[in-house]
Amino acid sequence: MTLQTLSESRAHGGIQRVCSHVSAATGTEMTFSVFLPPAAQNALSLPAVIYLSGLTCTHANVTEKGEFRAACAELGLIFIAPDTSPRGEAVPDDPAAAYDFGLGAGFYVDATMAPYATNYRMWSYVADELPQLLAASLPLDLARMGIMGHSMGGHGALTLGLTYPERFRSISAFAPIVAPSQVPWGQKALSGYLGEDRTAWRAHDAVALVESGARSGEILIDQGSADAFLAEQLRPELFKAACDQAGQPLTLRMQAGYDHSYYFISTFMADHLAWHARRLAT
Ligand SMILES: N[C@@H](CCC(=O)N[C@@H](CSC=O)C(=O)NCC(=O)O)C(=O)O
Repeated sequence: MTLQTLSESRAHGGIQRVCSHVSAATGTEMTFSVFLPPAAQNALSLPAVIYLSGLTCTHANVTEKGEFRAACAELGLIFIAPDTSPRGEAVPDDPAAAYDFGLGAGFYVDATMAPYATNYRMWSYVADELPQLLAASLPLDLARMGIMGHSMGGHGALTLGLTYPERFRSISAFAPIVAPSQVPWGQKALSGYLGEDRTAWRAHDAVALVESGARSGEILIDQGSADAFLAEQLRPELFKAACDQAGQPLTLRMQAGYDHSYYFISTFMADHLAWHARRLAT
């Protein structure tokens, strides 16, 4: 697998790169960004956080608006931002070209339904292929990885982190979709990618996972109270209830007046990175 560097810029004493490669998981060319803190110049192995973006995003949204670099430089954290779906002429999209399914909306699952099953394999891409690819060429410690995300990406961070607690030792999310089986964005995505049998959805629903016994260390969630998607699509109270019932440690912080945007995310980004760094220190 050859990694191509599309751009490289010095930032906060480290290096911000955008790279592409042909993915075995998706069968397409995938683009991602990676920030290497100054410590990467000498260290043999550093902790890393994978950030999963939301609907309509590419790697670029958080790379340009997430304001993570100063904190990552100080904490010695590698920051990895993959795309949100496979892309390309041959990749099937939503038949109506809606923003909440298909291109830019892979929902971090391995699709089983035609015509999506061939390329929409973002679960395998994030859990397996991308970390392995990066560890082969960067000082990335695969035993010290965390996962975080926003909205659809928060859903991905929770489901991947709860499924692979040994692979993702810390989990946090901004305004995540916590119960895709119970909200319109999730119901559309899971039925389109996985079919109508709802038992298959449970592995990709954070509330259902916790109800079924999945566990991780303490999870951090920040949620803006002025988020336009809060009541219909996000519903953090469902995750809080499931975690309380199951004894899964959760810190859910309602942030007064914040919306769903990168103004909200960037405000609390450094906090989340410090949370991960503490848990990935050794
Ligand atoms: N109708 C909107 C919806 C898109 C949107 O708000 N996307 C969010 C993520 S939503 C959940 O996954 C986002 O991060 N947008 C990118 C950004 O830079 O803000 C639309 O089509 O704009």
